[in-house]
Amino acid sequence: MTSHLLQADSLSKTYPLPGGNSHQAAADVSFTVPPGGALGIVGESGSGKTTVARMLVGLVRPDHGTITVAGRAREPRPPRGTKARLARAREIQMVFQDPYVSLDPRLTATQCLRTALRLHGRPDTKATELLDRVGLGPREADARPRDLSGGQRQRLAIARALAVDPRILVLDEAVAALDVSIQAQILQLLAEIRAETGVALVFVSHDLAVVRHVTDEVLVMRAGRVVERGPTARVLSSPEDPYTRLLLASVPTAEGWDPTDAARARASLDSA
Ligand SMILES: Nc1ncnc2c1ncn2[C@@H]1O[C@H](COP(=O)(O)OP(=O)(O)OP(=O)(O)O)[C@@H](O)[C@H]1O
Repeated sequence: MTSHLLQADSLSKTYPLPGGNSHQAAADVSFTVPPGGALGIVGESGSGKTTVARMLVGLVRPDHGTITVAGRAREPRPPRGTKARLARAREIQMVFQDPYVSLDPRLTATQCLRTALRLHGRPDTKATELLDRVGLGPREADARPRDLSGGQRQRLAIARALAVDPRILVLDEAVAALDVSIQAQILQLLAEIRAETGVALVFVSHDLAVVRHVTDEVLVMRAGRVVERGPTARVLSSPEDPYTRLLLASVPTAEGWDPTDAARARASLDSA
């Protein structure tokens, strides 16, 4: 018996590049998430976070490695039958940085949720409950994505993902495009949803402040590899890897920030 809900084992992905070259975006990435747990995946732009997130949901096919949900291996490709596809969708749902990617521009918020609910055989009357759950009111219920603010659109994208009643939500830079005050509201919302529904979160972000608030464990990636992992509070307060220390030093704090220092530290790490 396994106590893990999600298990990623040795995920690797190399992209072909023009001219016969290639780029290894993820190398031997392994981690586990317990039921209802929250894992952060952090690293700078290009470290491979999005590639890992996309492998989890099946948008990128790993070259090697396996993904297991509740003890069942996930096939790299979506299965053929509708029933099996829907069951797979209920394992993992993804929320993207730009909700325009996942929201149908023609549907109002209510129509969008009803469509997802019906597809998964759930009563479409749950749409109102879901809108309420993510803090959207009657005005937003009848609005289309273009008529919503960025924060409201992200709330709708979260409700759309929850309509499927997934075991795991993968959020890829889901608050990166939002103002800081709106970010805080969405992070609070996600913490509440996790506590209420027991959905597990995989939170991909370049922003250490963001993962500090919503995750229990964190994984630090650099150039496709995991360089550090552990409880979020420990990793952020006493980082062991020089790269994690650099990431933390690069974040402006209340005490101030010296860009020259941060740039120097980065240069010395890159040449190490
Ligand atoms: N389809 C692709 N073809 C070729 N190279 C790719 C492809 N997708 C990503 N890469 C490269 O793989 C590396 C990792 O990209 P990835 O998007 O996973 O990183 P990331 O940490 O999520 O960065 P960002 O936050 O900028 O998206 C980068 O160097 C990127 O240029």
